[in-house]
Amino acid sequence: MAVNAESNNVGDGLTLQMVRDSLIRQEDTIVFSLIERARFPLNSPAYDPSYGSIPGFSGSLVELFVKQTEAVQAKVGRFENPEEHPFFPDNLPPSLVPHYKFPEVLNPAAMSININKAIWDIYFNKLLPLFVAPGDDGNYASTAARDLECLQALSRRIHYGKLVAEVKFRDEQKDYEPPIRARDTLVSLLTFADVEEAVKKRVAKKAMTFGQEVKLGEDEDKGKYKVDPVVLSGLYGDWVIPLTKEVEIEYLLHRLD
Ligand SMILES: C=C(O[C@@H]1C=C(C(=O)O)C=C[C@H]1O)C(=O)O
Repeated sequence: MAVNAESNNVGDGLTLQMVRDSLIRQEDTIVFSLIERARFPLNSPAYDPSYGSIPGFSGSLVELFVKQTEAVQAKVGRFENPEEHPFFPDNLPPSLVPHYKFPEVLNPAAMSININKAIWDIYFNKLLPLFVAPGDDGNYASTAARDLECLQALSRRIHYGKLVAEVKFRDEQKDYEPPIRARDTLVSLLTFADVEEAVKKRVAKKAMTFGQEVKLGEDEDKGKYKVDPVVLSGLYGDWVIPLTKEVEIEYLLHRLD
């Protein structure tokens, strides 16, 4: 079965190229969602637990938004898909809709891997200040909605490392088994420096293409982008790719359990 272009679901006959094609497609979603978030300034009250002191809830506006949205999404089955990972997995309501039998590609150990806590911390503390302007325009609800889109797109991409690792393992099982058993370093085995370079270059190009000011006539504003392409490419190189590799390593370490 092929990677489904709409849902990104994968089945048997999975190849590294298919998984990489999906990662390339997911770049579009990530770049677009970051551009959409950058329409708003930082809006720090959305992240401040003391702002508004929400009745019956101890946390920030964005935490409230994400918890409530994830609860609704859980009820309609979002997290039944092994490619989706909640940010607040505790006490999520069960799905109310019929179960769809997603292809079982991954080793069951994959179920226990969820690095969304790290993704959350890095997104709010490291990434956001890099690509949004400082300031406060009061649009906290829209800001929180954009944040969740970014977080979910990043989380899906980073946890795709499980699939990347599974295919690499199947392709080169003989090479992977000894370091897994020895709990040895796997990072050099699964790193493809040329692919990483291509990813970073393509992300910069997408940031230029999707983030350009589109104007009619003479006054085209060449070289002005909604989000700095260098920043987006750096964000991939410094965070998205290393976190994907972290998921790959975590998955492989449990692959023979
Ligand atoms: C995802 C892969 O594994 C590693 C991580 C990459 C990434 O996150 O883009 C790219 C190349 C590899 O070093 C891959 O090989 O495609």
